[in-house]
Amino acid sequence: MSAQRAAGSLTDCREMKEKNPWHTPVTISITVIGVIAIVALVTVAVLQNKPVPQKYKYGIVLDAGSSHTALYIYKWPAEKDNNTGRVEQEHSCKVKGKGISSYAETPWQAGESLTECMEDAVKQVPTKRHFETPLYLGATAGMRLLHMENSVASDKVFQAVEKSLQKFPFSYQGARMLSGQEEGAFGWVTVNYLDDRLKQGLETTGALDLGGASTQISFVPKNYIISESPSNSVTFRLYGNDYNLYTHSFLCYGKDQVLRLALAHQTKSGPGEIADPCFHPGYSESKNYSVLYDSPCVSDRKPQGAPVTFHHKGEGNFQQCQEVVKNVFNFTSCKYSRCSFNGVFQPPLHGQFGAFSAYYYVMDFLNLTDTSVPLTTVKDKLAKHCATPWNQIIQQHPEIHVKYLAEYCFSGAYILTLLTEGYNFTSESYSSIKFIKKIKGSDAGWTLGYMLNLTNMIPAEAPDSPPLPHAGYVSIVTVIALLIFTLFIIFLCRFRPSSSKQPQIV
Ligand SMILES: Nc1nc2c(ncn2[C@@H]2O[C@H](COP(=O)(O)OP(=O)(O)OP(=O)(O)O)[C@@H](O)[C@H]2O)c(=O)[nH]1
Ligand SMILES: [Ca+2]
Repeated sequence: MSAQRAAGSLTDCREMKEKNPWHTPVTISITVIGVIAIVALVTVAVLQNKPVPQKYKYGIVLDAGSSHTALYIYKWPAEKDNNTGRVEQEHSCKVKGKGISSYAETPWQAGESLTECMEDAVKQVPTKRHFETPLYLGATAGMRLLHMENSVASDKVFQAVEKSLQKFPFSYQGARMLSGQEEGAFGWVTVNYLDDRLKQGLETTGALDLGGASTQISFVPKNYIISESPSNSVTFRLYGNDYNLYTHSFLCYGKDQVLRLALAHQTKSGPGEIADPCFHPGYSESKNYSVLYDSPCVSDRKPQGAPVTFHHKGEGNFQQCQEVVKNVFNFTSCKYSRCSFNGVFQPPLHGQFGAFSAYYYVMDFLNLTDTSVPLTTVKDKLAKHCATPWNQIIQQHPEIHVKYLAEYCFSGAYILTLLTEGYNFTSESYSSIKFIKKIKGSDAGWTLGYMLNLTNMIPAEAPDSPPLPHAGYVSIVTVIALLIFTLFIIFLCRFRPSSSKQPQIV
């Protein structure tokens, strides 16, 4: 029935055309104008929405850590400062030498040490963006310790660093010391930003950062009020969601300072020699007492009448090493409902955790990043590593720096003790930890979160999304144009303009 009707319409159209040919001047003009209008409409729609070639903005953050300084360059599309998941690490540069706090006696060298990486940054960032690229330096536990020890010296280091950074063509935004709370909270922001958890309002991941001089733990507890210890609470409103974050930074519990604490604990038994279960059998080094105790973390523990040097000798005994490491924690006093260690409040652990910096370096070397492996197996493997003779270890890893190599047994024991005895991870919850270095190409650490915060790149409220994506917009305009075109043809067929009527022959 409908087919018959359709066939009928076609015949009508044909008949009408025969009676009233379409190629009259007026019909041709209207058709041409109609087609041009439709083509113009579609072209404008496509061109209007065509993505312009990407232009980027840049930001630079220097992480002045206790053991070394690293420079990170971030970039994001110029027209979308406010959108999440778009800022990514473009480049990084490891500053040669030690951290800036080690230049307390020669502050100008702290500034000088940054020059090479800064010159590298000048090449990495397009010249026309230099002047608008913000440049920040944040210093962490090394400078906190120096400030405690000698605030004049730490001020001088900052002045030298500032002088050096201002020589470069970027928009210098200042060099300052981060509080432990900021360091923990920005590490948490980085991890969750890179994982796209904040914008999507997903359950967040906790952050575990192990540095040389301090260590941070940050997570959103489940139904737990942090208010019993306000100094551990940080609140954020990000993309329309409220986060009540627990964070704590343990100064002196970075792995280099804990090694000092462990050695200091062992020197009590006999200041001339330390038979250390955390170092490999056959390891033997003469070390300087003044270097060991040259830190506010241990300076009050220096034994009376200690000789200039001590003999540091490895024993390679993981069980005994764990006992030594446990001694650096104080589990006795807690004035809160619950504590991690040293009387510090900690709510029950919750959710997944990302563990980065030295957590990753150490566990990656030991081949222990797979947390689905039971904790008992992890400990067995570590015990085997610790018991391996030092000369064998050196032979097996000629490419690795000897200082790092000698400390993996100790560092592994410290990491496991910190996680299980310190933070109370159990055999089950241990598997919720992921040892990570990078997320989607960007290093895990506080620097990205710090820059996002200072540049206001994470809005408190969810940004308005465009009503239609580009493709949807173009498709709709095209469909409407085709519809208009079809209606126009039907109109031409059925309702021929009167001016196109042929003159009647009488
Ligand atoms: N094995 C190994 N250790 C590393 C490497 N890079 C740094 N470390 C050590 O890992 C520890 C932590 O390093 P970072 O995370 O850079 O510490 P930091 O930022 O200098 O110190 P904080 O100011 O306490 O955060 C230090 O003891 C470093 O010496 C590496 O590539 N391999
Ligand atoms: Ca650090």
